[in-house]
Amino acid sequence: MTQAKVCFIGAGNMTRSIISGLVTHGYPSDLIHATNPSKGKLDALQQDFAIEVSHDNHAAAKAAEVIVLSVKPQLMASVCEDLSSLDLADKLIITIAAGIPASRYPVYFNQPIKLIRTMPNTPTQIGYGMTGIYADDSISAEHKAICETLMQSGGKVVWVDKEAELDQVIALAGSSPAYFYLFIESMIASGVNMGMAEDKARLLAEQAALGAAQMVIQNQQLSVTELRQNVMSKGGTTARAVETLQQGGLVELVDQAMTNCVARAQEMAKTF
Ligand SMILES: NC(=O)C1=CN([C@@H]2O[C@H](COP(=O)(O)OP(=O)(O)OC[C@H]3O[C@@H](n4cnc5c(N)ncnc54)[C@H](OP(=O)(O)O)[C@@H]3O)[C@@H](O)[C@H]2O)C=CC1
Ligand SMILES: O=C(O)[C@@H]1CCC=N1
Repeated sequence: MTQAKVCFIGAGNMTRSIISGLVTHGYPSDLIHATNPSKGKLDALQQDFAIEVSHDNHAAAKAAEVIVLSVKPQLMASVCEDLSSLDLADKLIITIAAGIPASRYPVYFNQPIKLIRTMPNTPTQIGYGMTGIYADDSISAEHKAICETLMQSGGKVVWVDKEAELDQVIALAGSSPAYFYLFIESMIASGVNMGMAEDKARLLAEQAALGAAQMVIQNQQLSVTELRQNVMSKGGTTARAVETLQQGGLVELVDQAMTNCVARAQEMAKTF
C-alpha cells in the first residue's frame, strides 16, 4: 500500500506544498484529507486539488492510514494530545515539524507509535523539493516506502542515519530556500537602485539563479569553485564583485547563519 489514505493535520504552507506535489504526480485526491481550524486554506485546497477537507482532526486521523503532522512546533503537543484517545497502533505517523525529537511524540500521544521524522522544503510545491527522512529500526520497509512515495512526489529525498542529521538538513535544505530568496531580493533591490525597472531586474536575477543551479546540477564533474572561477575573468567585473562579497565576510556569514539555524533547532528540541 505505497498509496495509502493520508491525512494532513494542519493545512498551511507545507501541507499545500506537499499536496500540490502529490496531486501533480498522480496521487489519487480521494486518498488525501487535510484538516485546519480556519476555512480559507481548506477551501483553496479543495478547489485546487479536489481533496477531502474538514475541521475535525479526530475523525480525519481515525479514518487515515497515514497521519502527517503539519502544525507549527509550538502547537504540536496539544494537537497530538487531542488525538491520544485514538488507537494509533496500525497507523504510520509522519511529522514534518522542525526541532521536535522523535522520542517526544509517543509521550504526546501517550502510546507507542510508528513515527517517521521528515524535513521537507517549500519547493516541494513545484517538484523541486528536498526532503530529509529519518526512521529508527522499528519502522517497517513498507512504512518507509509509503513515506518515500509521499515525499518524493515533490522532489528528491535523502535518508539520514542519525536523527541529529535532520538539523543539518534544516540548515541545508528546509530553511535554505529563504537564504536564496534573500540573495535574489538583494540583487533585485540593487538593480532597482541602479535604475532598472523592477520586473526586468527580477527576470535577470531569477534566470541567473536558475542557470547557476542548473550548471551546478549538470556539471557534477566540476567543483562549484571551478564553476565560479569560470565566470571570473582575471581583473574583470565578476572578480571585483566576488572579492567584495568575500571581503565583506559572506562565507563566514553563511557559516554563522547555518550554525545558528542548527542551534535554533536544538533549542526548539528542548522547548517543545
Ligand atoms: N514552511 C517551511 O518552509 C517548512 C516548514 N516545516 C514545518 O512544517 C510545519 C508547518 O509549517 P508551515 O506549513 O510553514 O506553517 P503554517 O502556519 O503555514 O501551517 C500550519 C497550519 O496549522 C494549522 N493549525 C493550527 N492549529 C491547528 C490544529 N489544532 N489542528 C489542525 N491544524 C491547525 C494552522 O491553521 P490557521 O492558520 O488557520 O491557524 C495552519 O494552517 C512546522 O512544524 C514547520 O516546522 C518544515 C519544513 C519547511
Ligand atoms: O523556519 C522554520 O522553523 C521552518 C523549518 C524549516 C523551514 N521553516
